[in-house]
Amino acid sequence: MPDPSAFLAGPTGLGTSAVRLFAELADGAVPVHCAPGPRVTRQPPLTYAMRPWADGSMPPLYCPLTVRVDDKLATLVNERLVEWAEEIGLHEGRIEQFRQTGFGRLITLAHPDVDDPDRLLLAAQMNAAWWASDDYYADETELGADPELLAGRLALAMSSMDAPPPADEFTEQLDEHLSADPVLVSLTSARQHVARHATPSQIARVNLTSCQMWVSWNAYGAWRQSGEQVEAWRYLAARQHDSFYTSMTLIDIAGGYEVPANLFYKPRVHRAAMRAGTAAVIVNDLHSALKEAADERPDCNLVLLVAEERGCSLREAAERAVALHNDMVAAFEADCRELAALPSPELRQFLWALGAWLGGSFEWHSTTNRYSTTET
Ligand SMILES: CC(C)=CCC/C(C)=C(\C)COP(=O)(O)OP(=O)(O)O
Repeated sequence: MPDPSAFLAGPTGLGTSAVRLFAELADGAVPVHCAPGPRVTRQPPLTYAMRPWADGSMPPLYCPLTVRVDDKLATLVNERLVEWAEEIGLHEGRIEQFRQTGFGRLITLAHPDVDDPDRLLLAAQMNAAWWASDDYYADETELGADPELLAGRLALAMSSMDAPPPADEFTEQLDEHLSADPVLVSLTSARQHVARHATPSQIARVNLTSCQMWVSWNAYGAWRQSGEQVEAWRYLAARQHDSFYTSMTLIDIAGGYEVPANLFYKPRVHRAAMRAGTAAVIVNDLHSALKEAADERPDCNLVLLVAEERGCSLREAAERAVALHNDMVAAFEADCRELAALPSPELRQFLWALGAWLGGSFEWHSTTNRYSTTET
């Protein structure tokens, strides 16, 4: 088959659009918008360990050690992230707090196989945009989050990720709305950056996972509104679709390679990635429990729900969450051993990077001021 990219530089005239379409549809062809960068590298094996957290008095979390702590690179990525937020008007009036949160640091810790600041930035922007939709729409009452408005806002968030086809004057109105809300602008802008480095199937994966995550947020919103007591199992089922798995869909995109869709969605691979995402988000619930309890309309949180349901102390509930986390990570580790037999260097790299993500996220949650109840 001729190299499709040879056609794409310039020919015009009859038949050109067919050639372009063919090039885009050709099986296995590298999409023209996908920046080159095969980055499947050999990585040293991860070390799993019992890691102390918080003040050290809780049972430790079983987790890979953090692979890379590079404060210089983290500061660079974080500063670029803050510049981007300022440009698009995200977090107006709270930009210093956003800088201190250090999402750029999280991403630098969580993607230790990526050195290129621009690729780290695409993940930092996408995560910061997801988090902005979480804070302003779902969680933080004082930032305007309102369960009554949540579903309508998230429907537009979907349009900012996956623009619907033009529909005359209705699209003009949609676009006006999308460009007037900094949260939606951040989603659109971050998604565009991701798209510059991703294949169509990777982009579809990011969109799909965002929507799955938002379905869970709608459930939390409905529960908040009705005031019903939610069982921990029901919350956990929703949380497993609203986990750092979403963030992990960016691993190969940022890394400059692709786990092919039929491998990414192979049930055993999917289960391993979901386990990693859930384990990481349980760590989030452990760190954020006290802060979330302080909101005038507390958000769902595994520790708080277990304590309420079982009538036990927060400490006992946290111990249950730690045990669940540790079982998940051990199961994920076993998944990785089993899946290592599949003959795909991309998959091996991805599985390694999922574990590395856990180690980086552990480090960030232990050091960011986002979950401190005294944060200003
Ligand atoms: C926002 C984002 C990166 C999505 C994936 C993980 C996720 C859903 C969260 C971390 C949001 O959960 P939560 O609202 O509990 O997060 P905070 O505790 O507010 O950071």
